Amino acid sequence: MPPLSEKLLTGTAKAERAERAQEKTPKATEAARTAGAGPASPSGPPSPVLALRDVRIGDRAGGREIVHGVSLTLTPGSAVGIVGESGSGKTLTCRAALGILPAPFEVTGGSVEIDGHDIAGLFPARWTDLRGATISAVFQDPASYLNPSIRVGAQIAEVVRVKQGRSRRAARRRAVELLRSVQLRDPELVSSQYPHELSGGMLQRVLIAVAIAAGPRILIADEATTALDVTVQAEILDLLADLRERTGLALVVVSHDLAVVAQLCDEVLVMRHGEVVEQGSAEDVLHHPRHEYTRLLIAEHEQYGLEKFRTPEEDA
Ligand SMILES: Nc1ncnc2c1ncn2[C@@H]1O[C@H](COP(=O)(O)OP(=O)(O)OP(=O)(O)O)[C@@H](O)[C@H]1O
Repeated sequence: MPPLSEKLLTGTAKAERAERAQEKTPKATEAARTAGAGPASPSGPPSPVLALRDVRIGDRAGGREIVHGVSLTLTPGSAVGIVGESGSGKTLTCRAALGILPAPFEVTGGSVEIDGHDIAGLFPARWTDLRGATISAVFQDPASYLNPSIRVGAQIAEVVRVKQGRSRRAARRRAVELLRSVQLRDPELVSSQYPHELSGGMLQRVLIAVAIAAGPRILIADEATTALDVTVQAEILDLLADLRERTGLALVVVSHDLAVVAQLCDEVLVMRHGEVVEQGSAEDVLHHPRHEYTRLLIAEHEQYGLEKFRTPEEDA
């Protein structure tokens, strides 16, 4: 089994098994500024940590375009949601941002900029440094990213050691701190446990701990709560919102579930068949959907209580 750090970088586990528009809380803005990611000038808007400009993804083998131009800008502490049905191109878009598109896919147009650097122009070593320290991800099915025969704490410590060059002892201590920061109740105990001893929600917290180990400024959560039951899903979404507020972490939240995206995000992109059919502030998309497909998504959710994410005065 490849080590956890490698699996997270390449996203192989998945392959193996197949805030309001730009308005951040003062706390998040402060955290982002402290992290050196504040506004370019006192009066100007914050510089983006991630910018996708008309990103197109093609299948080299089949000679066809799969993703037909995605643009989004993520500033520190902001959250963008990508919603759409299975196969609409959400994951490929995220993988393009992470620089881990699997063959035969490749970026055929547009650009991905991280911290102002076009990643296409980066040498692999520089890109490896940037990834993890700047952008990180959590996917569905956390158990598949962990080695079942190694204690959780040791696996996190290994990532910390590799990514941050800490001693074994310091890395173990850091692993427990990370488990505490993702609000696991008894981090020392969890650290000494094996993956099979933990619930799905606890495992997803462990993976989030790993993803934030190197202090990234962007976290991509790709269907990170899909496999969890509704209560646990809500707890994980709260955790992501808390990390965003406390640390200025910018989020890309991918889900087929509009309610998940509505809960966390300032801006929403709706994708279908590789195309962005609607894009705007979460409020606008939820209250004034323009595309028929977005209306369908909203209608599907009415029975699941999407209303609670829409403000009553807007509905009046
Ligand atoms: N590794 C792969 N091999 C072959 N085809 C793939 C692979 N990954 C994605 N695709 C194809 O590319 C298209 C976009 O897939 P993508 O995974 O980005 O969709 P998605 O919106 O994330 O769907 P899901 O919610 O099911 O993950 C789909 O037609 C899919 O079948």
